[in-house]
Amino acid sequence: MESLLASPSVYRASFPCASSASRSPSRARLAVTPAGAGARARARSLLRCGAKDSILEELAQDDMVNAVELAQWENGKSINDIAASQGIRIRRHCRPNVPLKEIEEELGAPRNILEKIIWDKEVEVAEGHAKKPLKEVIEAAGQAPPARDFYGALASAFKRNGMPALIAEVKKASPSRGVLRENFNPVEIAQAYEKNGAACLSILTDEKYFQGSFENLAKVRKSGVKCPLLCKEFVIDKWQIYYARSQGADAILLIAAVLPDLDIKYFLRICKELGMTALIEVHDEREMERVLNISGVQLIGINNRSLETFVVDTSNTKMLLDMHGDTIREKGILVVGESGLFNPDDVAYVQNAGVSAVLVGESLVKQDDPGRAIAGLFGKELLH
Ligand SMILES: O=C(O)c1ccccc1NCC(=O)[C@H](O)[C@H](O)COP(=O)(O)O
Repeated sequence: MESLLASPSVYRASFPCASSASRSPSRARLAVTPAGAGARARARSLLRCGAKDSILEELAQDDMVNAVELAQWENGKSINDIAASQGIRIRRHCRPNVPLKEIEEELGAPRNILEKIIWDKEVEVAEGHAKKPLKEVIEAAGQAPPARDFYGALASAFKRNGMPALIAEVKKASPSRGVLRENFNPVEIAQAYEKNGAACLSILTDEKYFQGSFENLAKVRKSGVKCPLLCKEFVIDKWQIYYARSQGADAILLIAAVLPDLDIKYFLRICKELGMTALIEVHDEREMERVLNISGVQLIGINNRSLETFVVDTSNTKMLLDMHGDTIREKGILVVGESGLFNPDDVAYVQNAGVSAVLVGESLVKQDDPGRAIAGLFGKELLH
């Protein structure tokens, strides 16, 4: 695990956010993400002794960094510039200690709900770092019981049932639908899902928008539930991955609409080191193409819900699989159809499109008995 400690600090120091306070390349490089206190210190000391080139050298030797990205860095491009060049519309503010009002004066209001979630997440992650420094969280992750095989559980459930494997979501509320279930007991819901054939569970941990928590994740893990657990978070920083692992997560969500390629590559590397699976979520063709060009991807989620507009359209899964199904199959990647699935026709539609698994929240969690709702969703009981 120590091996991961060296490159991240360099990496984080090298992909700054844009801000008026950090326009010049060298200063910009020091305006690192909230997570980067240690990185900042290290980068400062390196720069102070005129060692900028040694940072570059380390980056250049790192096989996950390609020449284009490195060139962008050298030209002083900020993380927002790099993200925009990859078609990412979500911006970062990168200043968790500055009041939102000031940030909005400079950047304008968040352009959509996803951007708003990410701006809040930047503050939350900085607070997390302050409460539990990265080093502690890495140690805790190292002491957690080994991660369960999320990918393997999906593959074998798909084989067993001849139907998409179910990732059942423990979801109390959402920005698009408000509160889905008043009487919400995450452990009872998780146990009911498992008993009724869910292959894996997804636990929302975002508090502000989904009324989830890391406490829910840890409680489900400790309750005796055996299904592998996905930590459903808006990951922008490695701290969150280590923290999720320390709380019992076996898999983590990485959203291509938010994360530049280099972040995805780097976070995949951390997941591998921790024995975790990464579910990489795409929504459109550009994101799918980017993710298919990244090596080591095992699981792609196609979200039928636009996280910017909330519009749900299951034909999104079909459209992307019609275009890229061959490449996906050649690479042995499993596809998860996500969001807006309510009945056996919906499941059959995405199965025919080529998914091996589905991620379902609302249509299960809203029923009086979320466990029994699984047979209703699939039109038959699922085998364990
Ligand atoms: O669910 C939302 O409203 C939402 C809004 C903004 C960002 C993410 C959002 N949902 C995350 C998900 O992807 C879903 O929880 C998951 O796919 C299950 O969807 P559903 O079965 O439609 O509850």
